[in-house]
Amino acid sequence: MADSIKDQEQQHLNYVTDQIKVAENNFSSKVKSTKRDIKGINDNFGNDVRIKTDTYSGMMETAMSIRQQQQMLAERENRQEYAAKQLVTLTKLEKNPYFARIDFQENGEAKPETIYIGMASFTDRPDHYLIYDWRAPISSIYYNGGIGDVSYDTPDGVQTVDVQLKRQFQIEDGSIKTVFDTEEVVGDQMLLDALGGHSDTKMKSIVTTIQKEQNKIIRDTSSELLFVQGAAGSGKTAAVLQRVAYLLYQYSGKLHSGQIVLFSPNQLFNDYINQVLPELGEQNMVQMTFYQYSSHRLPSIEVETLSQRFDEQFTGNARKVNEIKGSLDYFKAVTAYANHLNKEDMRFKNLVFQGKVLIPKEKIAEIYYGFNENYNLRNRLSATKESLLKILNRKVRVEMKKDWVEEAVQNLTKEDIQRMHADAEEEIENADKEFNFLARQIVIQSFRKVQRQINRNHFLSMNNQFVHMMRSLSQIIDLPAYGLTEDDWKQVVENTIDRLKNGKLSIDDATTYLYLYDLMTGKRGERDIRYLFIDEVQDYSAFQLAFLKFNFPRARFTVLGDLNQAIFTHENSHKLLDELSDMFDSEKTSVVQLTKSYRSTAQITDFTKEILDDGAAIESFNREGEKPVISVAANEATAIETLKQQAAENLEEHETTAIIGKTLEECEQLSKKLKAAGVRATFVRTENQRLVNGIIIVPSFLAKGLEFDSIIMWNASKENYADEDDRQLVYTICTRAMHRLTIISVGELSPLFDKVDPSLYQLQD
Ligand SMILES: Nc1ncnc2c1ncn2[C@@H]1O[C@H](COP(=O)(O)OP(=O)(O)OP(=O)(O)O)[C@@H](O)[C@H]1O
Repeated sequence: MADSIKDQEQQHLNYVTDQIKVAENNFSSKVKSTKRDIKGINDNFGNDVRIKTDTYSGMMETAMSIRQQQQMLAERENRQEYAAKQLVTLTKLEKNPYFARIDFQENGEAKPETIYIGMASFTDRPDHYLIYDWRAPISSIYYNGGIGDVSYDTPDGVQTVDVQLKRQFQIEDGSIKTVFDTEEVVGDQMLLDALGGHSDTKMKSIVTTIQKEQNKIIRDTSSELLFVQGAAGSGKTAAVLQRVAYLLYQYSGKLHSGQIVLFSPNQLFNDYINQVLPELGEQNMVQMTFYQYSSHRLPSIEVETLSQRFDEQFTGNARKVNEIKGSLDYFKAVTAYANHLNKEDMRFKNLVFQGKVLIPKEKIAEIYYGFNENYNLRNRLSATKESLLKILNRKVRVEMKKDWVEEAVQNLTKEDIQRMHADAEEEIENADKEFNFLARQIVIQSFRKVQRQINRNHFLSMNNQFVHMMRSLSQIIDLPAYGLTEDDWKQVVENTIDRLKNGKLSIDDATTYLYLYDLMTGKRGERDIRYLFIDEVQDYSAFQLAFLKFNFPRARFTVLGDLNQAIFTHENSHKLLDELSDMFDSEKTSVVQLTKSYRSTAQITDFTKEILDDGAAIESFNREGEKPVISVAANEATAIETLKQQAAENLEEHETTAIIGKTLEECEQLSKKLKAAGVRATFVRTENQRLVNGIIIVPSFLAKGLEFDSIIMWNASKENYADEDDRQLVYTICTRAMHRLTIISVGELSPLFDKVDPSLYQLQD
């Protein structure tokens, strides 16, 4: 790039930076002056508000003047908050105002226009943009094409412009480091620079290098269901985080981050991505795992954890049962079962008071089914609750006459009595009335627990209902279609009962349990949530997705998945796309495919794609590195020695190395052995830990969605990964590597690598 261009651009940059500084000074004085105002209003509160309470009009006047002061205060506080926020944005912009310039000509316009694109918009006077936010409609030109005709969406429809110049900048602390013009969509050089760096314990934003296909995902506002199918490392997560920032910008004032929920694979991953939105100047959305969502709603039941779920081996019938429980058929069967409860079979519990039955379950059933057939489950339940509360009220009078109440009245202290009067504001008239009053208060207080039980639906016998449902489902579901008999199903029910008796449920059963409960109680779902994102959707069953759809009825869904990385649901995941499309209007469903893998070097991607049966469509990004190494050791001691050497080498060259073992137990053992061998490594045993630099040991199911400079796959032996079922797991492990991949096997290597062309890796004995 000619120096003169760099100089010219530096001059322009200086001009913009100066304007930013002017704006910063402005906002900074605004923050100071509003702060002073607020202090002034607070200090003078006593003087400005005249307290008059002797007359009605005096009181009104006082109230009015207090209100005026409060309004003034609120208005100043808003102003201060706005100015402070602007100041934060400007401080960020000052260091790095923009990353691209586009010169383009609109149809029919005589002269080309020049715009600069950065992390936020900046105007030096109304409507005079020195910088456009990367999310503004016009900025799409940058992401959608190179030189020549480029189309982009505007609120008035698709526009096409003629792009004449596309220039990219790398700016550090207000000075231009590099400038280059490109004819491509986003110059490969820029992408190479972005991807060549070291991994970090926190994911970064990709705003300057968003790819065209990713831009489609980010800016989609029309789909009810946006399904992103992408290879490992193709930027699904990255794109979706920029999408959240885009939506918050696009619907600013109408949508806030609390109305967006992201379901992620584990807590470690949540921690990994939680800086991206703040870096983009936005607040994080609500993040949780499906396990957290279901277990927090079932506090008295122990829901199977990620690790337990992973360790469970499903073979034979267990696999078929799993398939049924995760299916849409099962979801529909539970819905049908719940519907029939409107007529019969609802299970109730006695309402008990002081160890004795207060309202028997038969009576509750009579009330519940006493309402006419036009009632649905929701209003049937709420009418029943109303009746039960009335009955409880009537029982107060009867209970008051009991001996225990008389005794309790006599034992009341003076303070108790005073408190009761204070609460009820009742005058003492005579002794009889006083006794009745106190007795009534005592009974009402003791009935509070029952009242709470009624309000919280504790008279529903949830566990019994769940078991009854499971038994009945054999009538609704076509068991032979899943290769199961009635007797098999009976066994399934017995196993579930055993678990439930110990206060435990598998994640599938817990989901069913919650769904049944929601139907029985007529839950309407979280209607405030507008966008729901599900990452690693291949690990969800169709049942779970239908359940989420039911629970978030007004949310638009963006689901991200790689069917090749299904580590929990295995072959069922391929049916998922069909089942998903069953749940949404096909007119409002979009599917975007991302095939290029950005995370790994070309050598790693070319290797990992061959592990898959159908990985041919995956494209590597042109970033060079070493070939992966497979090391087959004769025994464990030699393998540990190799691991030790490799870890030391990695540590010297890269920031992070993750040693990935298959199970938690295996990692635990390895961690001890490495410690004994003098290797310093952090064992990440639970998802609640933090990622750290250096060497970590992590079980495969926790490595989902993460990436590291180097990966050492520990013990890729035939014994450890014997099964075809493990193919996707092996792929997931190996694709976590950005720059270097080492595979170590104790004894014979897993046959899952047989398909890989030997020229794509280096073999060490
Ligand atoms: N357009 C881009 N510009 C720069 N970096 C990118 C781009 N797209 C993806 N990346 C980087 O590639 C890496 C992989 O991205 P990401 O984790 O989003 O992929 P993914 O599809 O979710 O992967 P996986 O399914 O394996 O978890 C990240 O480091 C991300 O920052």
